[in-house]
Amino acid sequence: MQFLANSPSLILLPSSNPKISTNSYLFPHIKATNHIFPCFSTKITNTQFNYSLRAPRSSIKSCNYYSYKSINLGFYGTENHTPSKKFRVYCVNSVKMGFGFDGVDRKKVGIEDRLRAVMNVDKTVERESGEGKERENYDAIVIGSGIGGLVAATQLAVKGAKVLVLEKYVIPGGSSGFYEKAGYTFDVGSSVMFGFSDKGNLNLITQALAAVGCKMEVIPDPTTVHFHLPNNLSVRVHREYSDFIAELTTRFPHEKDGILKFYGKCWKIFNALNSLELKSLEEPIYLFGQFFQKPLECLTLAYYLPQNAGAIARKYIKDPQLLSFIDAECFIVSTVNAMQTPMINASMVLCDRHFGGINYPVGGVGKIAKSLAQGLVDHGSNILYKANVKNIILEHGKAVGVRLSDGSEYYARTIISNATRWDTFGKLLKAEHLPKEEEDFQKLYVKAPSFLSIHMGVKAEVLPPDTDCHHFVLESDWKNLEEPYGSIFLSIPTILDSSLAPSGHHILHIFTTSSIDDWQGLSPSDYNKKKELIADEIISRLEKKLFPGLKSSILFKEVGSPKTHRRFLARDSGTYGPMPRSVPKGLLGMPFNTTAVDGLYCVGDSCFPGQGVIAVAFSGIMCAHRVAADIGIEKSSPALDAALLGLLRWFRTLA
Ligand SMILES: NC(=O)c1ccc[n+]([C@@H]2O[C@H](COP(=O)([O-])OP(=O)(O)OC[C@H]3O[C@@H](n4cnc5c(N)ncnc54)[C@H](O)[C@@H]3O)[C@@H](O)[C@H]2O)c1
Ligand SMILES: CC(C)=CCC/C(C)=C/C=C/C(C)=C/C=C/C(C)=C/C=C/C=C(C)/C=C/C=C(C)/C=C/C=C(\C)CCC=C(C)C
Repeated sequence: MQFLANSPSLILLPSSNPKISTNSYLFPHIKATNHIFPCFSTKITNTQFNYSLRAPRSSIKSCNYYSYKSINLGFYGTENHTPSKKFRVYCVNSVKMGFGFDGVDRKKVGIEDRLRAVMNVDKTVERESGEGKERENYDAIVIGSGIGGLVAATQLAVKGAKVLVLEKYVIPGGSSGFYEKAGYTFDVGSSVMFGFSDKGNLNLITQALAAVGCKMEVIPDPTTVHFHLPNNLSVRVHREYSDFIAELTTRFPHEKDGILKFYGKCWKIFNALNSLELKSLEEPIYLFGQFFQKPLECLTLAYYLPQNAGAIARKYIKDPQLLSFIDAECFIVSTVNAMQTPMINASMVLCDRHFGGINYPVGGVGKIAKSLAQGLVDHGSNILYKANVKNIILEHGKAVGVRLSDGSEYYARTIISNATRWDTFGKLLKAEHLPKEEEDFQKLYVKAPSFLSIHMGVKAEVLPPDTDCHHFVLESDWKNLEEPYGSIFLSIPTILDSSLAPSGHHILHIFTTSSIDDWQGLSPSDYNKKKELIADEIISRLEKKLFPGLKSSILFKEVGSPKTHRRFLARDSGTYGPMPRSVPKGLLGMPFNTTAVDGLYCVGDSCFPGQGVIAVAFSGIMCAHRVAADIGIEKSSPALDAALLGLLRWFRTLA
């Protein structure tokens, strides 16, 4: 432990029982009862925290900071460890320290990293500026901890890479985060979770969690969504495909054949997708391997790649109202109508809801990101909160690091941005760096509007018995589908998980599309008045359509505007994600993860295949695979890489 001699250090002393043995997994090099190991260069700003320090094979359960100087660690009771023994950890010296130690192997650096893990989601810990100036310590830095960023980071970590995630906010998850107020646990965004079953190859959320040793308890949703549409058209999307088809064909008996053919095509594509092992489509050894093993399935996907759901629906269906229903089916997952929704994406969501079903995580959607962040740390990588990346540092045209708003810099072999492409190439890189590929992306895709969202707690009795968890409401005119405030999304997650609200109460999360332009230039009081006014109108509409007495049942209400989304999710204009400027060629124009800047990758919803939690999880899996190949921890062939990347670039110009 020579390297410790001159380092700022923490001393770990058993507080009461001198015979207690240190966890040999978490601190493998520590054998004695008085322990010294490197200090993580943080300042603890709060005095009383409750940490969760769960390394996979560690028995440490909790870590409480009782004062600036001492920490108590509690232990799980396993065969090796007595429960609730305590160590006192003294912060001997809080001098800043960079990453990496000369002559120290990765395992030891990993120990320091795990200590950094105490900067867990429930705490406020500030970094000191100027730290971390050592070069190339990380294999990858991920900017942002949305599901896209976290999946990329965890996939890389389990492959053995050393990753640092830098998150601007105080918890992970971005749009899939959570917040707690007045006894309620609110999902920041939607509560409809695709890809969260235990079946097939497309359960990407389940797989991402399993990769880091997590399995979450879920509650099956019997109805994906209950549509309340013009002309009193009411359609429930039942979990069982046959029940859904029976309901839809009851509403449109004359279109039974068309309905079966359209949804049948979706199944053909879904089954092809579900037969593949999903990895980076930018990695030739994998891609050619899949073509070799599953030629028919790959050709099916290649055939449908440039097509949209609306055009295919029109081949089989003539009834305008049914076509509008399919528009609504697409709109709720893509914020655009069926003519603009890629057929592969439509197939994915229209079938997964019946194949694996929609499943809600016990404790709320926010637990997915929390578990991934914990899994990342358990695998020896890091996540820092309140770490606002201001710039990507380029050297000789290569992305080599990032600079934070406090001036500190971090360096890595690769940089992965989970910020939107508009933020990545408009803010994190200077405008003069906008590459041709990004110009092309911005010609094809625009920022989808943001949302006005209302989080409410209501008296449980206002909901009729058998109320479904998810609703989509478009009252009178199909033309309003894509208009701002035209349609209303409603999630009531407490229908599935009552633990999210105080007993006898329900959560209503109401959201509707809204553009940030509508909210600019208002004084603070006008801004607040406008939020209340629009929220009141939306609630009145729901009261009239679904829940009489809704207004008088409200116990808690908080309204977020597009500005709120911009502020808390760090998304340009608070956008929900990219949407095609006109009718796209399916997914053909959507960029993958590599960018024109050497060493810089993007992940998240401005990458293939676009918006959606499962979509960004796929983008994370693809990104990790491509990065792993580029840094030499997965197989790659530079000659084939150049050929495939060139070919894909050319394909995109056809979009
Ligand atoms: N808006 C919604 O209602 C909603 C709800 C649920 C899910 N979703 C889905 O989630 C998808 C987005 O997921 P995603 O993974 O692409 O990203 P995301 O927007 O959810 O997460 C990005 C994260 O990056 C962080 N970040 C951005 N810029 C940063 C910077 N400069 N420095 C440090 N951190 C920074 C943000 O704080 C955020 O946590 C959407 O497409 C949508 O489908 C949206
Ligand atoms: C390499 C080339 C060019 C060709 C080779 C051919 C080939 C092998 C192609 C392979 C293609 C693949 C593997 C494609 C994979 C595509 C996937 C996995 C697409 C997934 C899409 C998922 C989507 C779009 C999910 C969207 C979900 C959303 C947005 C959910 C949101 C939900 C709401 C907002 C809920 C609404 C809420 C209420 C309350 C109603």
